[in-house]
Amino acid sequence: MCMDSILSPNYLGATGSLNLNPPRSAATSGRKSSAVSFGGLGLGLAFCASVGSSTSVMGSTKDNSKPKIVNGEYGYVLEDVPHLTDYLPHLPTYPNPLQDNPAYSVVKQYFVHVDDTVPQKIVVHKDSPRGIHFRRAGPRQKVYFESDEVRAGIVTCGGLCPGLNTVIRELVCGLYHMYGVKKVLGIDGGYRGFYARNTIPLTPKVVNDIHKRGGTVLGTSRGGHDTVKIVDSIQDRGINQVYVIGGDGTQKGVSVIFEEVRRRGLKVAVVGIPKTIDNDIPVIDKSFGFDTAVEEAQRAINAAHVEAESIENGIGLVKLMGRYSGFIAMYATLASRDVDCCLIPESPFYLEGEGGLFEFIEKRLKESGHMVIVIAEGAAQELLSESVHSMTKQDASGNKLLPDVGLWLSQKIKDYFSMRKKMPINLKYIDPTYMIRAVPSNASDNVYCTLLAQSAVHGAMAGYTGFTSGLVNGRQTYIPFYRITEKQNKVVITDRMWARLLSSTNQPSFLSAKDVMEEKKEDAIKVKKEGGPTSQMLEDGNTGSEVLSIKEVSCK
Ligand SMILES: Nc1ncnc2c1ncn2[C@@H]1O[C@H](COP(=O)(O)OP(=O)(O)O)[C@@H](O)[C@H]1O
Ligand SMILES: O=P(O)(O)OC[C@H]1O[C@](O)(COP(=O)(O)O)[C@@H](O)[C@@H]1O
Ligand SMILES: [Mg+2]
Repeated sequence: MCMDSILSPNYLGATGSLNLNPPRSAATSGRKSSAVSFGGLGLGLAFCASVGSSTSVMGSTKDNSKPKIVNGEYGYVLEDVPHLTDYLPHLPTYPNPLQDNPAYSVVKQYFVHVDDTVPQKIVVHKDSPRGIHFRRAGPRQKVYFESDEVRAGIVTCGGLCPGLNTVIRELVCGLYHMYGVKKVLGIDGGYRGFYARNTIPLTPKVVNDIHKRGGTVLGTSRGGHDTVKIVDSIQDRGINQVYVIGGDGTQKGVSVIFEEVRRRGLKVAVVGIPKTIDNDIPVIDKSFGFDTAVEEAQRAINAAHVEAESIENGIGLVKLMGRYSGFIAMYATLASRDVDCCLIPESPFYLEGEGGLFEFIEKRLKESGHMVIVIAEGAAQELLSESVHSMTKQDASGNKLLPDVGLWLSQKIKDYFSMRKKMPINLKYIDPTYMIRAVPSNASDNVYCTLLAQSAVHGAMAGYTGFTSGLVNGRQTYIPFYRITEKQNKVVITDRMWARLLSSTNQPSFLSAKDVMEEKKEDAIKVKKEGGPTSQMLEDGNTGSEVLSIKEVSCK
C-alpha cells in the first residue's frame, strides 16, 4: 500500500477560504472562543442547560469542558456531547449534501430531529424519573464541514477484534459516498503511528474487500500514547476529523486528545468508536465483534466436548478471553449447552471442600462420565496469586499481564484427581484465545459496524465532537467520553443472566446464601441512597431485547 509522506502536511484546506487550523507555529495557545453556544444545534428543549468548565482559549475563561447536562421535566436528563461551536461559536454551516442524494432524499424524516434523544433505561417504574438520555445519532439538516474541506484520519488501537476492517471500510465509504469526502488517511499502527509513521491513503477502492479479512489493515499497537505529539501531528497533517477505534484504554486516550484539540481551539471533530472483544465498555448494548467471538468460541467448546465424551472421565477445558469481564465465557456457555461449568472473574470460586469445584467435577463425572469447563482468562486470579509466583507485569498500555489460568487449572485438576483421589481423568486443555478474535466479523456484526461507522460520520459532519458512537437500547447514539471511560462493564452475578447460566449448567454458584443476601442488602442501600431503581442493571439501563442485550435489567 502506498504511503503518504509524513513531511507533506496539507495546512491549507481544499477550499482555501476559511482555515481554522493553520500550522502549529500560528496556532499557539491563544485562539478564539467565547460563550458556549447551543445556537447551531437547535437544542430547542425548554430545559435549563448547566454547562461549564475551564478552557482559556483566546483569553476566554468560559468553562466548557465539564459535562453538558440538560435537565428537563420529570427527571429527564440529557447527557449531551460537545460541539465545535462550544468553543468556535461562529462556524459557518452548510446544507447536508444527503438532501440531494436520491437514496436518502426519499426517506421520510431522514434527518434526525434536533430534540431526539435515547433513554439509557427502558425499564421504568410508574414513579421513576425519566433518567439519563443520550443524543440520537444520525444525519443532521446542516453540516459544519464542506465536503472538500474534510481531511479525515482513522486509527485502530489496542487488541484485535472482529469487525475492525468493516468499521474502517464503512468510515471511508460513508465519508466518500454520503458526504463526498475524498481525503481519508489511515494512521499506521495505533496511536504512535500519528507521530512515528507515514499515513496510508484510504479510498473506497482500497478498502473495498477488507471487511472479509480479520485484523486491521491499519495495524494496531499498545502504548505510545503521547497526547501532544498526536495533536501536533493532527494539526501538521491538516486532519480535521479524527476517528479512533479502540477499547477502554483507547477511549481514555481519545478523550485527552479531544481536550488538547479543544484547548488549542482547533476545528477538529474527535470521535471514538468502541471496540472490545471483552465487551467491557459500559453504557453500550454490546461491542461489535462480540457476537462473532462468541460464535467462534463454539468451535473450541465443540472440540472440547467431542474430546471429553470420547474417553472415560474426559474433561475438556477451554480458556476464553476476558481480562476483567466474563461476557464471552458466559455467552459462549449459554449458546453451547455442552458446558458443565463456566468460571468468570466476577464470580470467585474455590477448589476444595463442600460446594467447591473439585466436588462438582467429581459429581459430574460420576453422573455423565465427562464434562466441559469454560474459564475466562481473568478468572481465579486471587487463587493463582496464592499458588503461582508471578511478578506483576504489564503490557505497553499498562494492562496487567495475567498468568495462564487455563494451564494452572489443568494442573490443579490433574493433581487433585490423579494424585490425591487416585481417580484417573483425561483432561484436554484448549486455548483458542487468538483464534476467536482474529476472524472476520459475521453478518450481524458487519451490519452493526456499518451503523456505528455511519453514525460516527454523521456526527462529525454535524460538528459534534468528543463523543463515542454507540448503540444504546438498540438505537445509535452519541455518548460523552466520560460515560464510556468512568467504569468497566462487568457481568453482574446477582442478575438474571447469570442465574440463567447457573440454571443451564447446574454448576454451583460458589456463593453461600449469606453472601448473596449481603450483596442484595448492599444493593438495596445503594438504591435507597441514590433514589434510583432496583438494580445496577437498571441504573445502567442497558436492556435491549432479552436475547440480544448483553447486560440485562433485572428485578431482584
Ligand atoms: N489512560 C490512558 N490515557 C491515554 N491513553 C491511554 C490510556 N490507557 C490506554 N491508552 C492508550 O490506548 C491505546 C490502547 O489501549 P489498550 O489498553 O492497549 O487497548 P484497548 O483500547 O483495546 O483497551 C494504547 O495506545 C494506550 O497507550
Ligand atoms: O496479547 P494481547 O494483544 O495483549 O491481547 C490480549 C488481551 O486482549 C484482550 O482481548 C482485550 O484487549 P483490549 O482491551 O485491547 O480489547 C484481553 O482479553 C486479552 O487479555
Ligand atoms: Mg482494554
